[in-house]
Amino acid sequence: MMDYSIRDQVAVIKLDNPPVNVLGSAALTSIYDGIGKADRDPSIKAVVICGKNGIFCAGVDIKELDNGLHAPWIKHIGDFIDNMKKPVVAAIEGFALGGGLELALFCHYRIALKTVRVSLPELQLGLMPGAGGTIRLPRAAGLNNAFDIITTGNRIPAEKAAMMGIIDQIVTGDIIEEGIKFVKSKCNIDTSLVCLRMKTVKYSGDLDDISEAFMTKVKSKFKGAIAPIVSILEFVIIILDLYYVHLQSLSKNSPTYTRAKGTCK
Ligand SMILES: C[C@H](O)[C@H](C)C(=O)SCCNC(=O)CCNC(=O)[C@H](O)C(C)(C)COP(=O)([O-])OP(=O)([O-])OC[C@H]1O[C@@H](n2cnc3c(N)ncnc32)[C@H](O)[C@@H]1OP(=O)([O-])[O-]
Repeated sequence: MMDYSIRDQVAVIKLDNPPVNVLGSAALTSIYDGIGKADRDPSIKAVVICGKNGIFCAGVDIKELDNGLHAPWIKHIGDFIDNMKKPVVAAIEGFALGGGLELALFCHYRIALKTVRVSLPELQLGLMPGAGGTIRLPRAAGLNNAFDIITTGNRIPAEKAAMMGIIDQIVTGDIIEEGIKFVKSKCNIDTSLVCLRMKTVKYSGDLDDISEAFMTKVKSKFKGAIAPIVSILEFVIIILDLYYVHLQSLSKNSPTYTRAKGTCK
């Protein structure tokens, strides 16, 4: 399920669940154990998460979803990495889909080969991203890009994902070597400054329009499932937070502020 090795004081955690490295409970547990082992080892300065078979990860094991995947395990990995002082980079080849992209978004950084594709296809399956994608993707790529990616499930090429802010660097050559080189260059950076959960969300356009369009798309495709109701709310909460900040920025005598104040008794 996971291959743990050490190279040049960097722990390399390689997902190994052929053919496409899906995340079942066993795989998630082994990743969680690997991350904890690297964090506790004083000789380890940083961590690379990558995949075997030329693929990063095709997401959560859909076959396990039906019998209640231990989804909280996924969130525990994200929460753990958020609090790590050692930098963690996702070194992506092939594709990172669904929970695979969410796993990469748990990491402080993401590098990818040019041929990589990333997506959050869950809504096309009648699900919602259930591992923090609706929290971290807007912080990485902005609200508008996150809206498009979540509601369409489109596969985004690496270079476009880099322009959006999802990928930090496009690399060529051996992805593990590149991952080790990249993450070693980040060892002196305070990880709390690059943790996606702490980033502000950029957006353009009218928040009312965005939230209305989001709920319309979700209602038309979401069939209900584990946890993701929370994911929908997390995305809406981001919009509400932005709306509050927007309201605060308005002059107190503007008609929009007065109207909004009037409705927020
Ligand atoms: C929490 C989180 O937010 C949420 C909840 C989630 O993460 S939900 C999950 C989101 N992820 C997806 O929707 C990705 C779906 N998969 C694909 O798009 C494609 O598979 C592929 C990755 C682009 C590879 O295509 P391929 O043509 O090279 O090979 P294949 O023949 O299709 O697949 C090869 C084998 O892998 C199996 N497989 C692929 N993806 C799988 C998955 N996610 N779960 C379980 N099995 C999967 C597939 O059934 C087949 O098995 P078998 O039939 O040989 O026994």
